[in-house]
Amino acid sequence: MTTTAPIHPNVHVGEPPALLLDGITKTYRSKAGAVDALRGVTYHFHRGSFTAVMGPSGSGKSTLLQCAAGLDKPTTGTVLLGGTGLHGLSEVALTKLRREQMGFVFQAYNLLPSLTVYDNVALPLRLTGKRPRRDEVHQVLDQVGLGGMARRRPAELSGGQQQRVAIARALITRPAVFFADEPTGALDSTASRQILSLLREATDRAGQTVVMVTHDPVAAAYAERVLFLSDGLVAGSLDRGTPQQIAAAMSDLER
Ligand SMILES: Nc1ncnc2c1ncn2[C@@H]1O[C@H](COP(=O)(O)OP(=O)(O)OP(=O)(O)O)[C@@H](O)[C@H]1O
Repeated sequence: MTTTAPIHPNVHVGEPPALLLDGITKTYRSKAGAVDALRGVTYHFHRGSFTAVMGPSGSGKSTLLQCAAGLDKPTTGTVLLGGTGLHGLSEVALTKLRREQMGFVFQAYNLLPSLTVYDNVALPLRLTGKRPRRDEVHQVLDQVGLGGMARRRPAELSGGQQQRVAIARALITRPAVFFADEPTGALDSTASRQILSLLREATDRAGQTVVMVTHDPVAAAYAERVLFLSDGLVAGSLDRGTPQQIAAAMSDLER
């Protein structure tokens, strides 16, 4: 595999990372035994970066995302979001941090079916106790190309449009970090391109940080760096790879 300059740890002097994973391990224990899903991952995600996380099935990608987003607790190690350690936070403080600083875009769009598009997008602000301004909600809907659809319900939209609502909902709080898990997994190539371009814009225009798990080399090529996981460890990275180069690196890993 083509790897870039040292990635352990990829420290940029003078600029604190948006998200720092320090020595993360995760062991799942069940009656069937213990599974070491992450075996010591240290990585800095810089502000304004777009990183794709790839690796064979079972290599720990979703576990990494869940731990980084505070949706699951690592067994050992530390996650810092903008300098705040997630481990020391109460559930209430963690929920607040998640609502204010993180955006989530998953394969299942997780929209509320009974709410209109407008109300789905406004919801995160309401949950943080803010009263959403109409122009603010319409501005993010315009940004994702859904200006005319505010009054529809999710079931009246295509899959790609629903995912754009999910992105608008994640954009409205202007989160520091977006976590995306297979955000284009259920979409055709045109809809996928729109979603990936929106994530790309979030980093390029607003300096937001995107961490995206994907199996798709074409999707991964929208990121400036692909981080490869193998068997719970960082196996390497590839900067500004083409889909072909990324696919070749994946095949090397799967050998
Ligand atoms: N809740 C759980 N309990 C037990 N084992 C788990 C649990 N969740 C994940 N695992 C195991 O941890 C390992 C990593 O899983 P994870 O879902 O993070 O991998 P992944 O790289 O995202 O896989 P995929 O590409 O197939 O989605 C796998 O061996 C998986 O079986």
